[in-house]
Amino acid sequence: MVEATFVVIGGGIAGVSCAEGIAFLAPEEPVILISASPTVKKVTNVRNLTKMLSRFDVEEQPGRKVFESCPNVTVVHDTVTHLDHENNNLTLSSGAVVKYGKLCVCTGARPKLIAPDNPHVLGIRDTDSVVEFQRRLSSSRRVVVVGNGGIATELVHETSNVQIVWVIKDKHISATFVDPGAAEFFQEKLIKKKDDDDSPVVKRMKFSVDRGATSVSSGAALGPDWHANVRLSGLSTDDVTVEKCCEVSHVHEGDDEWPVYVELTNGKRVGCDLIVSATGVQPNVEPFGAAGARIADVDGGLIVDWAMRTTLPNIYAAGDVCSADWQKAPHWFQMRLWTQARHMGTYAAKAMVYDNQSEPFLQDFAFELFTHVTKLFGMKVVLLGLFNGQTLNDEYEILLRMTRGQEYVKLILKNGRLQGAVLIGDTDLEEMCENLILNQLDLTPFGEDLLNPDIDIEDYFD
Ligand SMILES: Cc1cc2nc3c(=O)[nH]c(=O)nc-3n(C[C@H](O)[C@H](O)[C@H](O)COP(=O)(O)OP(=O)(O)OC[C@H]3O[C@@H](n4cnc5c(N)ncnc54)[C@H](O)[C@@H]3O)c2cc1C
Ligand SMILES: NC(=O)C1=CN([C@@H]2O[C@H](COP(=O)(O)OP(=O)(O)OC[C@H]3O[C@@H](n4cnc5c(N)ncnc54)[C@H](O)[C@@H]3O)[C@@H](O)[C@H]2O)C=CC1
Repeated sequence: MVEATFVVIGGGIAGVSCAEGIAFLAPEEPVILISASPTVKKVTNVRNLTKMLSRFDVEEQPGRKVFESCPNVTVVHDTVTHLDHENNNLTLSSGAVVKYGKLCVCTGARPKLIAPDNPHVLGIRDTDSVVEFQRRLSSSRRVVVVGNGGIATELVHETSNVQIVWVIKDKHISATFVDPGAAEFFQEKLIKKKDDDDSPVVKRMKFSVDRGATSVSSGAALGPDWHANVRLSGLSTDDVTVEKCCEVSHVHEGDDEWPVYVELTNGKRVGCDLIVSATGVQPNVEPFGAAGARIADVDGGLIVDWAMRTTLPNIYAAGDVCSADWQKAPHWFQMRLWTQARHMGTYAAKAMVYDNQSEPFLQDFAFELFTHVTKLFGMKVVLLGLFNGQTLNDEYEILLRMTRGQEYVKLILKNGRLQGAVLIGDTDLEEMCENLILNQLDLTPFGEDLLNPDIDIEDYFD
């Protein structure tokens, strides 16, 4: 049996950030990081765009290399199969037993597939799944993409030379991140220009609305720009058909023409070579749920309180595996994103080191405001606060400014105070919006001038 004061499970962003945090705060204490994946994720090149909004790169490296400057951290490549929380023991698939003082579970999540046992259905999570997708795509004429979140949006934009049938439950594309107005703005962007390709490829979009209808992998989730160095190309010509307001009702066996067919709830039957199920994630909670940790009904994550504590003693959780169950700040909510995985991992380290000590600690400022910066259809997208009016029950006003093909700015106001913002393009408004959401200044006197491009509104707030 091996033993450590602190044990962290998971070599993704949450687990590595947690182990790094503990190594910094308690350099004398032994730390063991157990990861089912042979490499672990290292956050590098952090760029702060505002106080709370940051961008970073993620590199996959051997565990020993990532922790070479943290001599108290040992990395074990193995899978945790059993938790005995009464005796503070973990059993690994090799049969080894690890005893912990405090444990942080950062086991991430896996794709929640529509037909998990069907060999024609693929999910995207880690490097291996991308390689598999690339291999299958190269011999595909038509792919059905199911889902309307981050992965589906990226795939539709990044793949070429293939017919795509994009099946979405909603009335507009990319609904996880944007409203119908921004989705319309993006539709033009499907005339895509890849950074590495000077010749624009025109994507033809056909829309079809049904008005009546309202492989488990062990690697860590991919990092930013995961598709930048991967050629995702099929055997046909570009063509995207969006099937709105519908779902896949059945997956049928193929015939001489197509290897597999999907039947949609709008009554259509579509033959294809491959189905990508980009339909969200399912937290990897198995050994911990079986040991009695409470699981959230809403998303299947391990319930954690404000200090990232699960319901089992001395066991914390962070990142995609956990479900935040505390009285949240008005402008923050959980989304399974790498910035949140990083903040949660780092903060869990603080909680593990300082919990039960006489000195009280406060919750991290990162949980005051939801922030996310990403790229959709090749454009910078910044999402702040209640960017989609979340929790406001439709009681809000919208201020909108749009320049076709260049920028889309949407501000969400309630009682004259800024609650959230969607900033697409190089708007340079992120700092101002972040401050206005945090300080809740009454903006009524500015009216629509808030977005008047001829007025430098930031002068008012200096
Ligand atoms: C294709 C794709 C694109 C994405 N794009 C973005 C984006 O643009 N912006 C953004 O913010 N987020 C994005 N995300 C989400 C982001 O990657 C995740 O939220 C984040 O990486 C989660 O980190 P994590 O450490 O919690 O989990 P993971 O990265 O899943 O790591 C979990 C780790 O736990 C290990 N593990 C699991 N079970 C066990 C076990 N029983 N024993 C031992 N080890 C175990 C795994 O091997 C892995 O090392 C994307 C995700 C995907 C899949
Ligand atoms: N740019 C970014 O920020 C990106 C973030 N991610 C993150 O990676 C994770 C996985 O991404 P996604 O799979 O895109 O998850 P997601 O949670 O973002 O989106 C899931 C989508 O699938 C749809 N869906 C769910 N069940 C369905 C069903 N049975 N039939 C049809 N549609 C269904 C939902 O309506 C939703 O549109 C998420 O945590 C996501 O936030 C992924 C890619 C890019």
